Amino acid sequence: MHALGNDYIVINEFDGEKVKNKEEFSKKVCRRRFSIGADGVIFIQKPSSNNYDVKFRIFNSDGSEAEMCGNGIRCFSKYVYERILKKNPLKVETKAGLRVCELEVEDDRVKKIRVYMGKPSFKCKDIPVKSEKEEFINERAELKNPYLKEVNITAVSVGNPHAIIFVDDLEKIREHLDVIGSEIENLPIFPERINVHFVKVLNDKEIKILTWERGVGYTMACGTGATASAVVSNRLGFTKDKVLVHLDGGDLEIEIKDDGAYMKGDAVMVYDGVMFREAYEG
Ligand SMILES: N[C@H](CCC[C@H](N)C(=O)O)C(=O)O
Repeated sequence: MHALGNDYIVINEFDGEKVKNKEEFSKKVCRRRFSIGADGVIFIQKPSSNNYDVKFRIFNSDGSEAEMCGNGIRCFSKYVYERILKKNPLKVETKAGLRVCELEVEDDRVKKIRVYMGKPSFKCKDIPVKSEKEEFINERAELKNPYLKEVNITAVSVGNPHAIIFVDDLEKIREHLDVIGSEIENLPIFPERINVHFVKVLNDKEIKILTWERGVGYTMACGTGATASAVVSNRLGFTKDKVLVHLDGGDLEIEIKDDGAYMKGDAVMVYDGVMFREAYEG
């Protein structure tokens, strides 16, 4: 499945057998050309308590497990509603806590999903960022790569960690995104690494972002990243509380309210019924 070109392999463990080594499995099946290929793997599981309807786990293509995934949870919700559990809204258990997915359904097909993305945190201890400061807002970071010597970073958590960097020219960054993104992702001040987003403010209601994801690299879209970018743009006064985020793969609507952030977008079932056994044991 994919959401704005951020593609995931979805495994139904809710009523299917469990994959034993999820880290190894994810690395193997995400490898483009050598296997099915994807930005990550999503597992649908039974929840740990009846406070939730279903449990969501997400592994990046490098095998690392993330706390949350905005594009992934839209794919997940579409799959769950159409094939497992006709519940709407869906109360989803994630490593980042409860996420609620409101589904727009037409002829029994999920078209759009509005996700409650939780309450963002700017606290260094929550993100995490190794700093004596309480928050990491517009802080200078020196870089060693030959293309970009320093950046101003604002760090925020939306369940998973994000480094937001405002620039005027995204295309200049895109030329060397692999080197620049990877260096920032792995800076020592980010003990759990970090997702990296370069943001161009278009006006007080729209931003455009270029994403380098922790554990993946360049992706065409990042739902938690779009949310994080909109939250930071709003906090710094560049945009209002409703932000249209333009990503390489398409657009996401982010709304910032007192109880937290909301993200709205679609999800697409590309191919179904592929038996993963061969890919894993092959
Ligand atoms: N790479 C992310 C997880 C996937 C997030 C992204 N695909 C989204 O749509 O939010 C991390 O390690 O935190």
